Amino acid sequence: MASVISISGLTKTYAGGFQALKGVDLDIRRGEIFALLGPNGAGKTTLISIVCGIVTASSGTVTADGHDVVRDYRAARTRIGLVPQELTTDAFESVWATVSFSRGLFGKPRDDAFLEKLLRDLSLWDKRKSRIMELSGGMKRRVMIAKALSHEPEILFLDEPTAGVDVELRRDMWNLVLGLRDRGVTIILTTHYIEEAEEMADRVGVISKGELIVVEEKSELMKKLGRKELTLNLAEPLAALPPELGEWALTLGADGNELHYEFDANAERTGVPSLLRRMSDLGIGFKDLHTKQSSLEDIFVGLVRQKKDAA
Ligand SMILES: Nc1ncnc2c1ncn2[C@@H]1O[C@H](COP(=O)(O)OP(=O)(O)OP(=O)(O)O)[C@@H](O)[C@H]1O
Repeated sequence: MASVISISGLTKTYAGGFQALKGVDLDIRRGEIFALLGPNGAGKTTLISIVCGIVTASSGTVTADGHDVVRDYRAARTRIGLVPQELTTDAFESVWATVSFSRGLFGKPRDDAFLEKLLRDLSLWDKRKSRIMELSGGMKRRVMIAKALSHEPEILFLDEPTAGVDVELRRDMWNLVLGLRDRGVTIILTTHYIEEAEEMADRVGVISKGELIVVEEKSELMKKLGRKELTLNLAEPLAALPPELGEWALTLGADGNELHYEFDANAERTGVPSLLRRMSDLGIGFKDLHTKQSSLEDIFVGLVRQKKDAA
C-alpha cells in the first residue's frame, strides 16, 4: 500500500538541549488507522507537531501526500487536519463562525451543506450559534474536531482524543473515526488508552524516549508478543514451589493458594499439559483454572522494560 506520510531520520532537540526525537523513520499507509502509543514525554506530540508544521525538526524529512512539510508547507498542511490536545480557538466566536472560518483558512470554497452535516455528525448543530466559551468541555472538544475536519483533509491527527472525555463523546468520536476511515481518510492517533489502540487501530507504533521501539500490525503484535497466563487455584496452599516443578517458570501467589504460569500461546509446546500431568503425579490438586491473554498494555509495558534493560 502506498504511504501517505513518510518520515525519515527525524530528530528534534529543543532549545534547552533536550532531545525529544532521536531519529524516527515511519511510513503511514493511506487509509489506515495508526495508533502511536507511548508514556508521557515519549515524543508523540513533538512528532505530530513536526508533521503538522507547528514545530521545526532539527534534522530529517517529512512528506505528506508527497509534499515536504517544510518546503511545500501549504500543500502539505491542506491535506492534514489536526485535533490538538489543548483547546486552541477563539472563545468569543460562535461554533459556526469558527468552523467556517477554519475552512476558509485552507482556501476551500464555502460549502454550508458540508459544514451542516459535519456539525450534525458531531451533535453540534443545535449549538452552532453558541459562543465557544458557553460550551461544556466535551462540546469544545467536538468543536476542535469539527474545526480539524472543516477543510476535508485526507489525513487526520488526533492527539489524545479521548483523554478526559465522557463515554458518550468517546463513542461518538470512534464512530466518526470509523466513518472517516471508510471514506478513505488516514487517521493517526496518540493515546495512553491501550484498549483504544487495541480496538481501533490497524497498526500500532510504540514510542519511548524519542525512539520508535516497534511498528507492527496490531494483530501481528498481539500474536507475536501476546503471552498467556495460566492461573491454577490450588486445593491446598503450598508453602513453597516444589523443586519437581522447576522446569516451568512458575510463581506462587495469593498466600500459596495460586500457581501462575506464563507461556507463549503460539508456541508448539506451551508446557501446559505436561505441567498439569506432573502436578497430578505429585498429588497437587486444583479447584479451578483460568487463562488470561496479555493485552496490548502488557506488551507495551514489556517492550518499554526490555528497552530499559538493554540500555
Ligand atoms: N517546547 C519545548 N521545549 C523544551 N522541551 C520540550 C518542549 N516541548 C516538549 N518538550 C519535551 O520533549 C519531550 C517530549 O514531549 P512530547 O510532548 O512530545 O511528549 P508526548 O509523548 O506527547 O507526551 P504526553 O503523553 O505527556 O503528551 C518531553 O520531555 C517534553 O518535556
